[in-house]
Amino acid sequence: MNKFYTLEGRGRSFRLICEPDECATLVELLEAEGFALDQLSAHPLLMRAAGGESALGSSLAARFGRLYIQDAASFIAPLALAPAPGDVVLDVCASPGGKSTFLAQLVGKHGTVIANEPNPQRLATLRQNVQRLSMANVASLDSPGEKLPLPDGSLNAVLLDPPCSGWGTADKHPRVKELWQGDKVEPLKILQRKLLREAVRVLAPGGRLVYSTCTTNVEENEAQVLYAANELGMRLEPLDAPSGFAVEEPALAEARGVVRVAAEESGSQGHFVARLVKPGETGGQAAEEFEYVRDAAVDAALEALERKGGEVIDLEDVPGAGRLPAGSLVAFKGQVRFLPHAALCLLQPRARWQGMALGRLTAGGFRVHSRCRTLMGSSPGPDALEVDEIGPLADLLAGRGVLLDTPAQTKPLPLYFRGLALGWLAVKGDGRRVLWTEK
Ligand SMILES: C[S@@+](CC[C@H](N)C(=O)[O-])C[C@H]1O[C@@H](n2cnc3c(N)ncnc32)[C@H](O)[C@@H]1O
Repeated sequence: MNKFYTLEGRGRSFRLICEPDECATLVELLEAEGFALDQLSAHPLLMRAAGGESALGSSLAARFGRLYIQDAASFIAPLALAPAPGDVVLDVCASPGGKSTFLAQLVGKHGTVIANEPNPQRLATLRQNVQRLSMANVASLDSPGEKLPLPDGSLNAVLLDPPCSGWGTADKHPRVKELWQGDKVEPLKILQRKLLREAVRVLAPGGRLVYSTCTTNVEENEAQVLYAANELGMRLEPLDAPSGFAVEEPALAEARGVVRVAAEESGSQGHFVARLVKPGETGGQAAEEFEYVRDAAVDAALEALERKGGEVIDLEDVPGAGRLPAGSLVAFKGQVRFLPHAALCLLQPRARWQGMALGRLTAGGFRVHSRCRTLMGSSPGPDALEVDEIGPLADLLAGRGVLLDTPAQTKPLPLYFRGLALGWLAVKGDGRRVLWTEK
């Protein structure tokens, strides 16, 4: 990676949205706008930024969905869950999606994250973030976390980041500790226990559950983890102190191995993270048998979606669909969505869920959404627009067209910055002018 500055814990923490081999180019894009960057030691995708010609959230990288700003301590829970590439992970309380979309990066293209959020406004925010970051491996579900439409013992990795009193966010909300006390906290404690019970139900023997909050309240933290251990039969698995954070001792001695982030010393919010394991051996199904069961489950799920008005789209009709992982394309009201097969197999018919929208059906065939990088090649082909400087990117985002010096184009044009995919441009006029449009 490029040169780094020493921000000494200052600056905004954020996550790069890219593959490991693209980090250096994304850093170049940020540095071209005057940001000074530091890498966090916990993971190569995690950084801090200071300076810059604009706020980090208005940077070119942010506007092209190539970074996600979040508190540094919120990186710890996904890292504690540590899913392997290809895993299927459930995030029970997902919006706005900071942890779900980090998990989606950790499980990679061939893994799947089922991101659940019952609050309609917050679900909409989660879906906007999934779309903005172009995360086709996230399926968003709108179920109460106390009654998930998933079979018993169906997942090996679950994150539970429930509503909490938020005492750890006092840097942003100074009155939080005074407002969230006594009677107001009691319903949260009850909900957290119900969510824990349901998370344990859907977890397979041997599976991992990470429980995290942004409060320092022992009753919502260590006491809940001990409830899971003593009443729900889970085993508390000690975590190592996360790299780059200062931690405090657990507030209850029996809860050894939980992580309590010391906010001020860590330059982050206060956070609590614990890892629990469901006893028993992970059941191994013979690979062939699994493939058979999976194919049958996918067929049944697609038939059910067709009965509800979905139209299954042939992958051949969508340019670049060969780059998608195992999944199906289904159009609802003309909107073509990617449905990962893992989600199609696991989610019960009553589940209301969505995959990422890739584009829409028009009279001329499939029309890709500008932000759908999933259908772009990892390097620019002959018909792409590749820019080396940030000027044309700023022009495009400001609604100004860019003239091409190539033959006239008819189809949306893939846009790259020094080989880094950014999205699709609409072709205008005589086919020589391209525009960035979200329509
Ligand atoms: C702490 S926030 C989650 C933050 C998220 N994990 C992230 O990192 O971006 C808790 C979320 O739980 C949701 N929630 C509230 N009641 C719930 C329930 N009964 N089941 C599942 N989620 C619930 C809230 O709407 C809120 O979005």
